Amino acid sequence: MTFTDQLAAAWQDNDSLLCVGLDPDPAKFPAHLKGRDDAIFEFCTAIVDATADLACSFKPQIAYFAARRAEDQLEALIAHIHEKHPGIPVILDAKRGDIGSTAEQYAVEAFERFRADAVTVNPYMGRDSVEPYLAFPDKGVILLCRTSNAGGSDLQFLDVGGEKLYQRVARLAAEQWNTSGQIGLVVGATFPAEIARVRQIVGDMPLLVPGIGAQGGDVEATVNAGKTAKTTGLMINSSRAILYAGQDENYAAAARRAAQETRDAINRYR
Ligand SMILES: O=C(O)c1cc(=O)[nH]c(=O)n1[C@@H]1O[C@H](COP(=O)(O)O)[C@@H](O)[C@H]1O
Repeated sequence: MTFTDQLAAAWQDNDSLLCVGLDPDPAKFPAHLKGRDDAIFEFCTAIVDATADLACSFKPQIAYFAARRAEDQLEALIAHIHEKHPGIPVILDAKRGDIGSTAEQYAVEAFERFRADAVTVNPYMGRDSVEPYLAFPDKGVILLCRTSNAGGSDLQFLDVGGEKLYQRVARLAAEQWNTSGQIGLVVGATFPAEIARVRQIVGDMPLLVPGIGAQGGDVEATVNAGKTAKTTGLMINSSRAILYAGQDENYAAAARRAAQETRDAINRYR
């Protein structure tokens, strides 16, 4: 099954546009996990198992694993998701971007080593830097377009001949690069007007929308700006607000409550 088909099924089956972000920071773990060699895996699998029926996707952020020499735990975590929750696609958030020959290695890393269903990619180096990911026909490739951080405007808002750079990225992706229907775009929830503009440009293309929860993005404005005619089309990511909703050994139950509230809040505006 392709990433796009899997995502469409998860939207439907779980009645959810919520992407649960997996950004494990051991400094924020409950006391009983501290010091354990497998703490990152244990923390994340408990969150995954507690929220899988409420999510349309999981998004592990690779830096949180690599910084702790825990890539083996990332591999094990993604294997666990595939085995226990096979309907939920995994987006590896790696934001890679390099010349084609190096991008080939990043694509192998994301799709063969980590077995992700999709990967985030920085499109700054252009079409040939994105093509090696597209060579995996059943995988998703999610390009940064209008990021959620304030500094994203430094470059993404530059005028490039009558339109802004993020609009050009959306147009290139939709009109020239997406010949196989594998591409999605990242548009931050902190910029709903830009979500609406991107939606106009790209039709029904899936949008990964981080920035609700800890970054303060508005759920109602995000859904109204980004939903498609089928009231799907969005993977609205929340990481810290779900992962660290509880601080003690009941953290997974607290994460479930936070995920449920977020899923339901999103659904109110669909
Ligand atoms: O590609 C991303 O996922 C991403 C793009 C972006 O523009 N902004 C953004 O916050 N992210 C990621 O989304 C997650 C947001 O986490 P929270 O702010 O804790 O919900 C982090 O993993 C970020 O790296």
